[in-house]
Amino acid sequence: MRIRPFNEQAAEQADRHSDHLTKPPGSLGKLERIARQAAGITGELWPDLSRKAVIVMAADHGVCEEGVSAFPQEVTGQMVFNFLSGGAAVNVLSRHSGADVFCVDIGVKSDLEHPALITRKVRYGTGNIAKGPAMERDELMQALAAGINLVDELYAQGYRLFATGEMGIGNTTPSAAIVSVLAGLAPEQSVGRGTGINEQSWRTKVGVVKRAIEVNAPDAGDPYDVLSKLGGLEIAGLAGVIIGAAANGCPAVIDGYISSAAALAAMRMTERVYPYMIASHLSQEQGHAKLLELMGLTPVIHMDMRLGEGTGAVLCFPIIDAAIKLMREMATFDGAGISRE
Ligand SMILES: O=C(O)c1ccc[n+]([C@@H]2O[C@H](COP(=O)([O-])O)[C@@H](O)[C@H]2O)c1
Ligand SMILES: Cc1cc2nc[nH]c2cc1C
Repeated sequence: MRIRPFNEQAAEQADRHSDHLTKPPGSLGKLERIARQAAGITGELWPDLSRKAVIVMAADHGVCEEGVSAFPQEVTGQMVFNFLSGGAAVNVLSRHSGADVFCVDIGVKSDLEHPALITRKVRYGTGNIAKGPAMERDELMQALAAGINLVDELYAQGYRLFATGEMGIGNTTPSAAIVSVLAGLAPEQSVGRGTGINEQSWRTKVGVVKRAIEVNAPDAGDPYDVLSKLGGLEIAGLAGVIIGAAANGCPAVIDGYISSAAALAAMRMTERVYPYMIASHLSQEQGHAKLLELMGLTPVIHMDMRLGEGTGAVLCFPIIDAAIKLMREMATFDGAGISRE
């Protein structure tokens, strides 16, 4: 899998163009930085990113038996049908943003059937990470490949902008464990309230993350070891999506905490994915701000969201469109006859 290095020349050209537009230099803030990044990723000054996809990976988590979520595990599968019938928040925001939703069963515990469901089931949920590994190494490789291959297929269909989305009751627990090991955050910092657990369950969840790390003893220097032991089939699948987007020369728009844990793992697998990532929003989940800071990413929007599904990423699509449109359509100082020193 080859990932082209970021095209610094194209990015600099975007900066120069931006400075010729009828505005004080830098006055469009993050919009200018997004346009620069899009140019460096694609090699084009105003790339056509009109075909947009959000990939929602769904999976279940054995660790749910430890009481780490506010919701029952069967909600994962039930929400899959909600995505497929267009009723979830990510569907509404995707219609708003002109994106298509692709829902993938990469490891839901029950058998799901629907003509629009993309079935890439690696196994029926992960093992309970408080007691042992989430998955086998070859299962991790299957999940990664599923993400990479799906992006390849969508790229062939014309999609050029990708968002990561996920659904998995319990998945903030493996995310916290992965973040603790790969980013070195104490579980007290990496564990949040997820779907809305109380203080007492939060303490239980911190204990579960500590036990998961002790029991599995993952090698922090080996992201494959960390992901296979601490898991999340959807987290592994999304790491694949991010690598796949980069390999196809497309931006990967990262959603919230779970997606960012996947992005961190992808970054550790291959450093070259880094410039392809756009952090969409700052999740309310505890640990997200610190994680993005450690990854050197600045979120585009702050909306106090903590839903997942790719909602924050899809909500950023119109902003990315706007950034590119400004580059393409704004008048230059010379063209408009506006004076500057
Ligand atoms: O994206 C986020 O930052 C985010 C933060 C908290 C919860 N979620 C969603 O809520 C579910 C996980 O929460 P939990 O409490 O079951 O671990 C999962 O389906 C995620 O999509 C997502
Ligand atoms: C209803 C519901 C929808 C979700 N979407 C993402 N995570 C979710 C968790 C719940 C509980």
